[in-house]
Amino acid sequence: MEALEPADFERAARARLPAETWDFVQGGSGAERTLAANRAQFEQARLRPRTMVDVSTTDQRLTLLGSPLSTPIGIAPVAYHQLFHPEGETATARAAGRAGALMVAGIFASRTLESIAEAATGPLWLQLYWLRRRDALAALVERAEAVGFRALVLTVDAPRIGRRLRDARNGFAVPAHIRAVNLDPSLMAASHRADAGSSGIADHAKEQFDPTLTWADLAWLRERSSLPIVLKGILTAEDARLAAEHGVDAVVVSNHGGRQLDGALPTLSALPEVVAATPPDLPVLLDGGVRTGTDVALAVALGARAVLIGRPILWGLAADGENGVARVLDLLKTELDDTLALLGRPRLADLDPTAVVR
Ligand SMILES: Cc1cc2nc3c(=O)[nH]c(=O)nc-3n(C[C@H](O)[C@H](O)[C@H](O)COP(=O)(O)O)c2cc1C
Ligand SMILES: O=C(O)C(=O)c1ccccc1
Repeated sequence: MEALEPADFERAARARLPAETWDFVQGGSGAERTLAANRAQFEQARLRPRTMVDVSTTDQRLTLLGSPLSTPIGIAPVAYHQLFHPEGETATARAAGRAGALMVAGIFASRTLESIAEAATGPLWLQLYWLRRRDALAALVERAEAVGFRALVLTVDAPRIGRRLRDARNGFAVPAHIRAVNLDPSLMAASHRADAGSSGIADHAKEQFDPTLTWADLAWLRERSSLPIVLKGILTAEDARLAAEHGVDAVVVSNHGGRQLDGALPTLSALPEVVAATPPDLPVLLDGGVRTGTDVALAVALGARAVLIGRPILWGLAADGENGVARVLDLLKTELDDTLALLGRPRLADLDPTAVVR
């Protein structure tokens, strides 16, 4: 049967992936309250359609940090794409290029930055965690810039990994043949074994993530790269203001897909305060629970310049590699296009808070 919505890929992916990999993808932290809340906010929101507007052409193009994009729908950074398909990130990057969509590659990518850049035909950003091994981070940043990555995305909601009970119960560890090839193997050993009551991911993060990160450290990153810096994991007006004061180039409103602080507010609820606290020229992106074109329109109407998609991309990748990811992006773009037309707001710039029921 032909896939008509991203959820069709969810079923296909579940059937193909080992149960513990499925739990790793779908799961959140704690009681998974934030994971559920991200979706609940989108499901409860309602749009206010305007009529008799010429919608013969709709347009979802934009420019983000200087890069032209065909759609505000981008790919969120996710570790180890080879867990989902043998080609891993290069398949995802080719699909992003076909869709004219942004791809944010993860610091724990299972393919080299060089091979991802070679596969890509559109803009690439690189996500970073603040590693204790600052020398490894510095080397990575230099390489990323050299091969054409266009921004650095520092994830700031993970000083440690949230308590992910599914992974702990499963003793989830990344299979030995799938590696974070952009980092020194000596940094990565812990991801590949799980101690009792823990997961390889959590153990590894405990060893490698530097929880002393503060705002003053942004200067270190600025010194080492001329690339724009994006902070991922902002949920409050206070942090949005600090981000602007520290000269950050964009922020991503994110709770890490409900995988970090359980009980944190859902991203659609956080978006208005973050937008209100940032200057108009500072792009605000959002991720977490975006599953349909309607969700994209809601986020853009409430002030997001673009959205990032996490799990549905992995469903597409697991189901059918590059073609699966391309199809997921294509479905979401088509849904957004329909939404813009039926909402009587044919361009992204026409979406403002009056499109949403308060
Ligand atoms: C399996 C998986 C791995 C992830 N790995 C990373 C990562 O390495 N770095 C990061 O910043 N975010 C990571 N995330 C979070 C995503 O970037 C994103 O914030 C989240 O998935 C968005 O929510 P959604 O899945 O509901 O779309 C991961 C998410 C998942 C599901
Ligand atoms: O960020 C995550 O959600 C995640 O699952 C992860 C994966 C590998 C290393 C660190 C975090």
